[in-house]
Amino acid sequence: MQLKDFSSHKSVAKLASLARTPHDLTAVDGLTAQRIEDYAVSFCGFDLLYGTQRVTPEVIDALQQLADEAGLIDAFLAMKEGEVLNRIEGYASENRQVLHTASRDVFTERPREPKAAAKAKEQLAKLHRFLEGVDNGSIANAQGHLFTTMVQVGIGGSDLGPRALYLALQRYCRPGRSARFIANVDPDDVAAVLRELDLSRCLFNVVSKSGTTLETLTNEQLVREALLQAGLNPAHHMVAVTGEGSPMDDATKYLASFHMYDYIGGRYSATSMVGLVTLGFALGVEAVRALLEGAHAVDLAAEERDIRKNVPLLMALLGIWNHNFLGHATIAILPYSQALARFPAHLQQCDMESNGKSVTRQGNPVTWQTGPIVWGEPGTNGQHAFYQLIHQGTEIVPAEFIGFRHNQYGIDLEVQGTSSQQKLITNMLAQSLALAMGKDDTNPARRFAGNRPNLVLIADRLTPSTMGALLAIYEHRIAFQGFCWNVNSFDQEGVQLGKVLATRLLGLLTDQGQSARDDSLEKSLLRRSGML
Ligand SMILES: O=P(O)(O)OC[C@H]1O[C@H](O)[C@H](O)[C@@H](O)[C@@H]1O
Repeated sequence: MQLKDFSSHKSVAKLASLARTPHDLTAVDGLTAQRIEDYAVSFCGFDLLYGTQRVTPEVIDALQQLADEAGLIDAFLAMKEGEVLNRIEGYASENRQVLHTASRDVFTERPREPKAAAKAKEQLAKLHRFLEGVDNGSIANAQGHLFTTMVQVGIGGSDLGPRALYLALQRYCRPGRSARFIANVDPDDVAAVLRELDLSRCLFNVVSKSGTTLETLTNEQLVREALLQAGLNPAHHMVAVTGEGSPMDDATKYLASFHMYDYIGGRYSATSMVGLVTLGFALGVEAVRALLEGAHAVDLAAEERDIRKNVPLLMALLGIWNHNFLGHATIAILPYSQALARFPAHLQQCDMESNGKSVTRQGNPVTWQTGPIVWGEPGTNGQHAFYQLIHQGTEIVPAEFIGFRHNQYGIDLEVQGTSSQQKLITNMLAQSLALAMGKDDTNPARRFAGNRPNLVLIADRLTPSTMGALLAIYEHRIAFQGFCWNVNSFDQEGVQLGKVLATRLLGLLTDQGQSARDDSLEKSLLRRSGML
């Protein structure tokens, strides 16, 4: 699979010329009822409304041409079939397949990559056996009491996705079950979580793909120590998820060990054992199955070549239109669902670690913009915080609204004639319109320029299967953009340098600075910070 430079596609010149006069959403008839109908698509339980983007049929056609010229669907198919796409040609790189989709390709007789799908099934079967034991009490604490809480210890991809999914689906927890998360090497993160728990009823799930992450290994020791101090045997309270053959892959230290594989990137690992062990414990195996089914349905539907019918592909190209052609540097993910509170944080890693790159797959410097800055918080809270800048600031922030027609708990009340859910979703739709249309006013401080591109993704209810679909929509949006920019979206070299320097500084603390000259940069910094 040879991907070409973004700037080499004919459609790029066409789009650049179209971008000189983008659709004016503030004009008379700039945003009409017909436009809402015309720019809408239903996909795997979601409706995408994108009439509030600055596009015309001509722009969409040119974006389609870009998708075709850049071979985005072929690259996606090659990814799912196991081509080694995590590489930089001619340079040392991870040289791995990219097969997070195999972790949910477990429902058909003919998976796209049979070996990886078979391993996924093997791990799922192991998880089912383990959870059966936890349910029937054959796996219990020393007193024979059932476990009630699973604490996931991990960071980055071993925390953000699983935590976001757990919070999204907490409403479906099995009675008497819950999960907690410890990520930061800040000792207060561990202390604050542990002080709330009855350790004798807890299982600790230590998750690290590499098995070498400083934060996670340190926190594992803190947890072991806490268990010992409580008179408990760590080996009876700890499970592990790690890469096959990693330094953590030692079954004797854990009650159970699960594997993930080098072809699943940390930030794409939520539907592997990295996410499923804790989710399975808290929500049960049926919910896990529904989550995987939701994601798998999107994996299949995202093979569609027509961008008007393929939501992740369309979102990828609308993002490219806003970022590369209209020049908007960031995007805001704004879920109108409190359960999705940590979903923007997960997407932040998924997107920024994937597409925050400056060299092509051939190792050449890029001459076009790559990944945008991604951020966001749930609405309506955000409306009372940072929306001022989104409406009237000098930085235009394309917004992505995510909402659900029904709430999760079924508890709601009509106040002043409308339910809270109605208030929530009408606020979301109103924001979408306000950003697009703006408002003129004789008072300049009360003028809204409008033309702030945004889209709305709406589904019936946030369930395990909807969550799986939403996760996969974003994962593929990110991968399609990476293919289009011709970057390797699956490595993360950019996080190494800081780790190396931290190790050097820690070395100076342990030897009291003996290994460095007194006037060394590192020693001065430590001294001036009061650490040495
Ligand atoms: O799962 P682990 O190997 O412990 O890695 C945890 C995280 O650490 C790294 O710094 C990477 O940037 C992330 O992509 C990864 O998810």
